[in-house]
Amino acid sequence: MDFEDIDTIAVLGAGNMGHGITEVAALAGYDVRMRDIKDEFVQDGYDNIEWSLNKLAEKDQLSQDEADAALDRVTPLVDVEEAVSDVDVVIEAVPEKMDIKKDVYTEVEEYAPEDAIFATNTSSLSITELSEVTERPEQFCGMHFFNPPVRMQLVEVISGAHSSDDTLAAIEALAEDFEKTPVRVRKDSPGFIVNRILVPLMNEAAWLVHTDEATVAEVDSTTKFDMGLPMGSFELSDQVGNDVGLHVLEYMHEVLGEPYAPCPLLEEKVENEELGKKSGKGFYDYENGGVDIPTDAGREDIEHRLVAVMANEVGKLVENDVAPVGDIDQAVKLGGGFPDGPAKMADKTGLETLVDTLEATHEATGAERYAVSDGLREAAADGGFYGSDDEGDAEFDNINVEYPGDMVGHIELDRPHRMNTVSPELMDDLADAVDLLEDDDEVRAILLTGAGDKAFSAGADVQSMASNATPLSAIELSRKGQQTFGKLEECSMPVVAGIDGYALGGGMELATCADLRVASERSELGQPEHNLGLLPGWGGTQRLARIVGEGRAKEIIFTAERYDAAELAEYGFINEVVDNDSLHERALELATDMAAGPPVAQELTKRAMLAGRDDIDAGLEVESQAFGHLIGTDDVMEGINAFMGDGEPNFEGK
Ligand SMILES: C/C=C/C(=O)SCCNC(=O)CCNC(=O)[C@H](O)C(C)(C)COP(=O)(O)OP(=O)(O)OC[C@H]1O[C@@H](n2cnc3c(N)ncnc32)[C@H](O)[C@@H]1OP(=O)(O)O
Repeated sequence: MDFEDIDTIAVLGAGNMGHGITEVAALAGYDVRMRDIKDEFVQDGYDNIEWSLNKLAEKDQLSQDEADAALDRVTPLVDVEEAVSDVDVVIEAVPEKMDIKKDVYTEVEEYAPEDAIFATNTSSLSITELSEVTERPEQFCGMHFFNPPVRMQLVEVISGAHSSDDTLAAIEALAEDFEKTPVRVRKDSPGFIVNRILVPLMNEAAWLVHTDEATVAEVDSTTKFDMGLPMGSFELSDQVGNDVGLHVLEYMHEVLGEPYAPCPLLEEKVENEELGKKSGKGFYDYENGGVDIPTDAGREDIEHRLVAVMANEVGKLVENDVAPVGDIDQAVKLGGGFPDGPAKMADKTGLETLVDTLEATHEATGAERYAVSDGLREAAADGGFYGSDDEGDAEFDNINVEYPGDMVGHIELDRPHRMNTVSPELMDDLADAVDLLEDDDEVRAILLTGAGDKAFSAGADVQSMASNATPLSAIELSRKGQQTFGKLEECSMPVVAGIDGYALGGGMELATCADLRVASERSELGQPEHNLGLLPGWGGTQRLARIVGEGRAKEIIFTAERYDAAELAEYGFINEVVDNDSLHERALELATDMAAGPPVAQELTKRAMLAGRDDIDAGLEVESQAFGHLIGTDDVMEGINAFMGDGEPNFEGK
């Protein structure tokens, strides 16, 4: 079965994952048969899909007509034969029990067309073992969605021992058509990629507490506020369900051996039915205060231990050819919401430090889980999972710098999983990128956009901002933002901001420093800092008023409202509003137009306008000096000649 031939899909199971996958497939335009064993289960799943589609419509993420059409494509069924008899792909999402899944495949095999592909949504079970129940093991693979499928971008596409390349390619293409990001897991290895990193992380957190080396508060403060992960390790464990984590760990222990021995603390939690959020109590008591993580209890030794354990797993995945480093990082960023992948985090800490940490702990405890993997040792010898940094090419972790042609340097904020929020590290990258583009003679305009279609930027990363915040560090952070964004405002060439989605708080302050702003219709902008008890601290109290006037700036800041792009176009903040699909094309076109302009005149115009902000006489003086300077340049001759000859000028900046 080729991807092009896939029209109809059966999803088996209407629970959380099943109905979520059904919704995703229906939204992508497929006819979906959703099947469960009882009418009430299928009806519940169907009701949940209807609720979710209506919510998306309410939030303007699709029209009501599109929501209704997607629901119309879903057929709820109980009869297996009816569900699978003429479908192209069967995605099975029944409970995570080998026996149940095997029974389902035995039944489905009887009725499904011979060329249909079977894809199992499992987070831990062996794809190979399941595929062998069927008569089509080569047409069988894993397709692991994350919860909730509608919101989570990642799909792990897992090769069983018998999966054919064609099957894997078709399921990857299908995942892309679902507007998801597939990551190939080349081998059927317990936990695949994301759980192979997250579950040992949660286990190690438990060991740290079990052996009295740290408290829950210290571990979670380190994880959330020092490492910048979306949740503390114990918070995550409670969220996933301590029983679910333990179950995966037991399977890893059984297949992969001693290093994955579950920590007794986790076992105790499960024995006491303290399963986490779902049971009201886990490592935190959800009926009595819930998660409460101090921002300042983190410790470097805990961070080293946790990063070392994850790096060791990365080493094992690489050495066993389960996935390459880049894919591991991408999967964990998308599936776990990590700001950086585990390999990148490990490189940042330094692999030598991590190897030392593991060796010292191994020696002190004798525990197998600290034995350094060959993959980690090799990467350490190479200077990092991504090699050593000495090769000279500029590489950024939080942004992309591209050259789309015609003398435009494109900076893309690249933290789409976190709404392109601005962290101090992103600011460092941004400052370096502006310097890089300023030094490049081939670049004459900068285009600034955000990755994905949700946000240009949702502002400061509130989570990392809260970490260890003191008045002095907050002052520093504010200055850093003012100065970094100021680099764009002051840089010698025109800057165009292409805004698609949210531009809030620091995101709007960043856009304020561009020279031109073009936004898609769906964009929403605002300065919500007053809602957080803050003020716009990255230049917002000063720069916004220069563009929209003090009255409007006060309105935007004091109301803390979100404004749509058209309204801010009326305020003079947005230069042009375009339809959603044209944003990137139009923003690049504008940047390209700017890049074709006269560079010296553009630079001096920016300088004169900046100089005149506080002192009109100073501005006028810069203007007249600039005018005098320009009159003798080749570009002026070129401009005048082109005007006289009715041609287009070719400015060279001379
Ligand atoms: C000096 C500068 C100061 C500042 O800039 S202060 C910050 C100003 N910005 C804000 O206050 C915006 C806060 N965010 C929001 O209001 C909403 O979000 C949005 C309107 C942007 C989007 O809403 P929705 O579509 O319902 O998505 P979602 O579930 O709220 O967000 C998706 C994920 O993105 C994370 N996120 C969004 N904004 C921030 C942020 N500013 N800092 C850190 N994380 C953020 C969320 O938490 C969540 O994450 P998960 O999926 O893990 O739950």
